[in-house]
Amino acid sequence: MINLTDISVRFTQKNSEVVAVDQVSLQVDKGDIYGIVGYSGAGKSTLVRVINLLQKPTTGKVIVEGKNLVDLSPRALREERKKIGMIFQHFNLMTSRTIADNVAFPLKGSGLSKQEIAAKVDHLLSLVGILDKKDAYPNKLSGGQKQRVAIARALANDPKILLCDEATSALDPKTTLAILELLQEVNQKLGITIVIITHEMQVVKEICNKVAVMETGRVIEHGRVVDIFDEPKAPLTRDFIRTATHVEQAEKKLLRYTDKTVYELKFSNAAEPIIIELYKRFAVTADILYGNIEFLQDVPIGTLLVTLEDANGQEPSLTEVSAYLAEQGVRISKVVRTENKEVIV
Ligand SMILES: Nc1ncnc2c1ncn2[C@@H]1O[C@H](COP(=O)(O)OP(=O)(O)OP(=O)(O)O)[C@@H](O)[C@H]1O
Repeated sequence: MINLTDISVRFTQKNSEVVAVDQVSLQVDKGDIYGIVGYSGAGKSTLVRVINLLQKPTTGKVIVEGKNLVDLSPRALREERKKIGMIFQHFNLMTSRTIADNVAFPLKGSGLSKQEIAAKVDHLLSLVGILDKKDAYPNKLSGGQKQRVAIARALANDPKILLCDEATSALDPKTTLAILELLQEVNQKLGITIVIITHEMQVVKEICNKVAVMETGRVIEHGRVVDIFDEPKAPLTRDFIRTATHVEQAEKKLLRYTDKTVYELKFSNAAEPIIIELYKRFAVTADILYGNIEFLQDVPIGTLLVTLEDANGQEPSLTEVSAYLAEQGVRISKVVRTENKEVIV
């Protein structure tokens, strides 16, 4: 559906050049909710703006539904852009117009009659759950309500793709969840493909099925959210995930309260009751200090923080234990008293 190939965006300033996006290739399939996550300055906004050519890439192809947008005439590009809606962090509503007029705005010149436009606006406002505010002005609305209006406006031209540029960053956690739920509904009920850029892995965890992690203009890791959460490869991805799953805070606190070695066990769909098996097979007792299970697209991804003891109350030898755990699809790593973790092989 969206194929970005070798996209680079360079900004030339007086004496320097900024490479905002550096040779990124990305494929978004129809029906995806694709998250692009990265810290500030990673190049996310620039990349997402390339998808509708708000930002022209310095090099690379932007293929949307088979057409390379870079090659289109301005008129043809205008037509293609109608298939791509966009919402922003600060909503970008017109303050001097009512909610209904904001949503009707993209329908100007659509060929629809006044009555048809009014009916469509009502339908869209009811879809996003805010029809009762149609005659209000934006300054009377909360952040969440404004984002609902922005979503209705972005859907006015019946787009096939919705781009979300930090759409929940200005909202509190509860409102964020409500807006993410609405986006999921838009994806499922209307079949709209969604690309979300965010600096919060929490957002990705809630609704995305795929994710790309960006750092200094590059995509350093991408794939299915379940796979990336289960086995992140890049240190930055691990950082993002540990923050999103609260494991990091738990580790920091636990290490203050125990002198023993703390191990992290990570698993998805572990088949056997591993704690009991560790005892039965190796006489190793696992004391569970913390446990967490996340459901990602209905797949459970679990993390346990444990201390381990052998029959003599000593640190057990881990050779056989880790081999057995690996057979069960459980990865064990030692939580060391630095920022990083040491992986036991
Ligand atoms: N129009 C521009 N001119 C010059 N440099 C730019 C321009 N737009 C972005 N940049 C630079 O490109 C880099 C990537 O910026 P971008 O806004 O895409 O990152 P981001 O990941 O979206 O971060 P944020 O969430 O803070 O917006 C930054 O170093 C930024 O300063």
